[in-house]
This record gives sequence, structure tokens and C-alpha cells, in this order.
Amino acid sequence: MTAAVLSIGSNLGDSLAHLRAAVGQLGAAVVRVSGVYQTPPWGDSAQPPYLNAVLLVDDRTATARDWLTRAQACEAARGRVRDPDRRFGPRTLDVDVIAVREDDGTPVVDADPELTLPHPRAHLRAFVLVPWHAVQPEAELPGHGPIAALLDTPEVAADVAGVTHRPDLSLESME
Ligand SMILES: Nc1ncnc2c1ncn2[C@@H]1O[C@H](COP(=O)(O)OP(=O)(O)OP(=O)(O)O)[C@@H](O)[C@H]1O
Ligand SMILES: Nc1nc2c(c(=O)[nH]1)N=C(CO)CN2
Repeated sequence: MTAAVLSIGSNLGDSLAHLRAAVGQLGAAVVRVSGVYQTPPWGDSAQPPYLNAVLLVDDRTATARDWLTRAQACEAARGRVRDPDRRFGPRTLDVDVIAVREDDGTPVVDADPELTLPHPRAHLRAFVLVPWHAVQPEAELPGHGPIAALLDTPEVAADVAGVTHRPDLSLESME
């Protein structure tokens, strides 16, 4: 029923193991996996760097809401604890639903605070756009246009150089 773009990130504990666990838990729905990128913390600088990646997922039985449920189940499995005082603070595993499309390619657009689509900060985040562009260069972020152009916007371009591909780290070896 839907395909989605998921962003995964971690900067606490064994970050590579947390990211790999998310790929494993999402299972057969995962159709493409980006490389692993080391990224400076965004939004709250007093924390360690993150490892980030992007997953393209597809499941004809899944609704948009199912992707959020699956994302949160992955976070819970890796012991994610929310600190109410640090909105963008450190975490074992963060899985965000960046964008969802119906089978016919129609983007799902929703302002619901429980599942806002597309993700309301994705267009500002080099740690999302760089790995996404690497696996799907022609992609568009609904409402914001081609992601290739978003990489050139001033807010994002300033952060792109800090997003470092880590070819020594792979998410696909656990498949
Ligand atoms: N597109 C989305 N993807 C994931 N969570 C979302 C989305 N839209 C709304 N939410 C809601 O955001 C709430 C907070 O999620 P979370 O704690 O993962 O935020 P965060 O990762 O700290 O910040 P950010 O969403 O900016 O990455 C969740 O309870 C979830 O219901
Ligand atoms: N580099 C980077 N910074 C972040 C990340 C993330 O995944 N990577 N996730 C956050 C959650 O809101 C806040 N800041």
C-alpha cells in the first residue's frame, strides 16, 4: 500500500549495532540501505556525533501509520528513553518517518502531530538529505522539491561538509 523513507540515527552505546538492529527488525520491507554517515549533532550541540543512515522501505500491506508504529518498535527494542528536557538530545536509536507515498506515487501529506508527513524538519537536515540523495538521487521531498536542490539551500549546505561517509561501517552485512 505504501513506500516510505526512514531516517535512522544513534549516538549512544553501540551505535552501529543499534542501526543494524533497526534494519534487521524492519526485515523484508527494506528495499534499499544507504551507507553509514558520521554526522555532527543537529539541534543540540552538547552531545557526541551520530551515526546516520537512510532506508527505503516498501510494504503493500502497510499504512503510513504502520511505519510510525514499526519505527517506534525499533526504538523501543534498543532501549530508547525520551528525555523531556532535551528535545534533540542523545539517543540509542531514533527512527523517523521522512516521507510516505501511496502505490501510485501520491505523497501522503498530514499535519497530525503524531505523524506529520513529510517530516517537518527533514528539509533542514543534511544528516537525512545526504544519505537519502546517495541512494535515490532523483527523489523529491513532498512540498519541498528535489532533494538535490535542498542540499544547496544555505541551511543545509553549511552542514553538508560535516556529514562524513564511513565506508568502513556497513548496515548490509547483517542481512
Ligand atoms: N514523521 C514523523 N516521524 C517520527 N515521529 C513523528 C513524525 N511526526 C510526528 N512524530 C511524533 O514525534 C514524536 C516525537 O518523536 P521523537 O522523540 O522521535 O522526536 P525526535 O526524534 O526527538 O525529534 P525529530 O522528530 O525532530 O527527529 C513522536 O511521538 C511521534 O508521534
Ligand atoms: N546528527 C544528528 N543530529 C540529530 C539527530 C540525528 O539523527 N543525527 N537526531 C536528532 C533527533 O531529533 C537530533 N539531532
